[in-house]
Amino acid sequence: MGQHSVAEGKGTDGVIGIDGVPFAKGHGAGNDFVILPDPDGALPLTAAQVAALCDRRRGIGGDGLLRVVRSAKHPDAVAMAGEAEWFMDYWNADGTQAEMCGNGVRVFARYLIESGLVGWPSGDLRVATRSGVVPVRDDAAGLAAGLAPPRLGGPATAAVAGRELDGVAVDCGNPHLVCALPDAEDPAVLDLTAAPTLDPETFPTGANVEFVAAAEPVDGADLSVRMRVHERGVGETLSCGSGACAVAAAALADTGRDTGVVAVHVPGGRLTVTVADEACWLAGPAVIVAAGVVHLG
Ligand SMILES: N[C@@H](CCC[C@H](N)C(=O)O)C(=O)O
Repeated sequence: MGQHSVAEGKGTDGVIGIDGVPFAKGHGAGNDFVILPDPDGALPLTAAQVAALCDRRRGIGGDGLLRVVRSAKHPDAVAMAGEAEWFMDYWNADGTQAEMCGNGVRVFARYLIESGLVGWPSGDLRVATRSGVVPVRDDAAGLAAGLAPPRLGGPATAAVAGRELDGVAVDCGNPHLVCALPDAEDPAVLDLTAAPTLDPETFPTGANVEFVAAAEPVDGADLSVRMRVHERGVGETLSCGSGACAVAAAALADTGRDTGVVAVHVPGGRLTVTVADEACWLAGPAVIVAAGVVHLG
């Protein structure tokens, strides 16, 4: 299946048919996910089912869905997973798939541990994703995932609520546009009810858009910023892990640095991003809050 594609079988008639399937629910700094354990990859999951499960009124509700599949049992993972026994099959709330979800990986790892599917290995726990294998470890700042270092691209703009904002494209496995707000502008006042309009040539599959302003200094961090995000395939979310990594890399670059520690304040809490040469470590809360059985007939 291609990245960020609508899965085949998207229903138009409301026929969802997912019943008797166990689920859990978790979040990472307010970025929330429906978790579907499917070790053998036996669930013929469709985009319509994902959208129904993520529906906040008629379903369980979530910004996205994490299907927990053995790497050996998923065609997107079998050839690339290496030592990673488990594959995070990530879906956005609208039923599209994405390459990476930083908070998702952290919540996925929490689920693997709490459900007993794995014990903490002596080194890092490795999770396969569509954007490669991600190490996860317990860190002083929370559960930390080592994403690939963000790659800064060129300038681009976003049209938001009648304004055009300048930004920089950043690749974190998935596409981002980081827009630094003009001096002293509070991200809280932005109207993010409609999706930002982007240049389709720069972002042929869309992008997650972050809006950033400076924040009060935080002990132990080189920089401290506030961010709001409009996620591709979701809408505004309380937090976006890969977005925080994109923002951290762009903020460090603005001060002439390639590496450093950035505290990223999001509406759902705080994430700590450590950009190093070999990885971008994203740390913060990751919790499982519920478990049950799906009855969506
Ligand atoms: N919330 C995520 C990002 C999820 C994927 C994104 N919406 C996309 O389509 O790329 C994160 O924590 O990184």
